[in-house]
Amino acid sequence: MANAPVNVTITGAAGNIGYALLFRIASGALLGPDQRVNLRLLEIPPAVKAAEGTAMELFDSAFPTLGSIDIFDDPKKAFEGANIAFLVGSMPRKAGMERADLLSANGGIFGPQGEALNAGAAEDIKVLVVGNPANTNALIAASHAKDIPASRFTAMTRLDHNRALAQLAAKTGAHVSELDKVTVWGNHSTTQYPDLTHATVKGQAIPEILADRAWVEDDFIPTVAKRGAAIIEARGASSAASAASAAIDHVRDWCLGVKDYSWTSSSIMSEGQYGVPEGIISSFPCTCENGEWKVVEGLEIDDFSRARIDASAAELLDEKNAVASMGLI
Ligand SMILES: NC(=O)C1=CN([C@@H]2O[C@H](COP(=O)(O)OP(=O)(O)OC[C@H]3O[C@@H](n4cnc5c(N)ncnc54)[C@H](O)[C@@H]3O)[C@@H](O)[C@H]2O)C=CC1
Ligand SMILES: O=C([O-])CC(=O)C(=O)O
Repeated sequence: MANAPVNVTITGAAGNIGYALLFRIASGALLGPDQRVNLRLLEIPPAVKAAEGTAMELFDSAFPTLGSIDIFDDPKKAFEGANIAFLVGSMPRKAGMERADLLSANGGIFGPQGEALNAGAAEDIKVLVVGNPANTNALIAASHAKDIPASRFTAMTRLDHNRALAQLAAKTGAHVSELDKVTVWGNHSTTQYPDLTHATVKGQAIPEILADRAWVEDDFIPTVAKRGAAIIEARGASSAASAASAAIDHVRDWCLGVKDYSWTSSSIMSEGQYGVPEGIISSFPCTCENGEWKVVEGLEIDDFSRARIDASAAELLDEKNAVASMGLI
């Protein structure tokens, strides 16, 4: 293999998403069959033993694309030399937990991880935050990494994007590969706005589907936005394999470029595009070239979309103000 190995750090490596994610990264699904990866697993001390078990299985898989596997309980060491970081480990909301408690617990995780990235990551570091509340956790991490451009901190709305594609495919009978120009705007939460306004099926616009407002507003949008809860209800555990798959899609497009579709959805630092306030990490329609996300410009935003985009941006601003008032950013 001609290229130097790429160092990939995964936090929460012993968790459910970690278990699905690590094997796909190691097998070449992230960067292709000609790129070796070194895995750097970060866990909290009580979960290090479980991470060691996963590492034994990775070792036993004898992947041609896997270089080394190292396990850490110290973020400073785990992020040393990292080219790519998947921040999966977090404190998800538990029954009875107030939002302020959730944000504060995650501030204690993502602030120090941002500092550790700042201290030791490679110059080309790319960070994807998966752990919820993903957008605001990404904002916290970015604000603690003053020397890393904010554009290197992203949050995952690719699972929402994929869920939207799957719903549209089911509705139209087309294959997901025949769909294009679907967007998820806003927060990875129930305020997200999966937007079909510009969508195409086999290259054609879908006016008859958009005219079916009952389906779009009462079926499609809530089904996509509440899919996480539906999976938890059905499985008794949150989406793990689909989340891992979406994380691979996000970072692969970031590293190798958006190629097979016009755009995808990625949560990136807003610079005020489409009236989304600057300084929040919000989902946009994005292309990616040479390792830089770029918001697709010039899309028409109708009144319905405007209201939905504004509502999700308002929620992100509320979250930002909450963590700012706690001194977390
Ligand atoms: N953005 C998205 O689309 C999605 C996000 N999620 C979120 O991803 C997160 C992880 O989900 P699962 O893997 O199912 O959870 P999990 O509970 O199975 O695993 C989380 C792991 O993170 C570890 N961890 C906790 N604090 C840590 C820290 N400070 N440093 C390193 N590791 C730490 C835990 O020990 C545990 O092994 C959750 O917050 C979940 O809500 C899940 C699905 C989709
Ligand atoms: O809802 C959850 O807790 C997990 C999640 O983020 C998703 O599946 O979208």
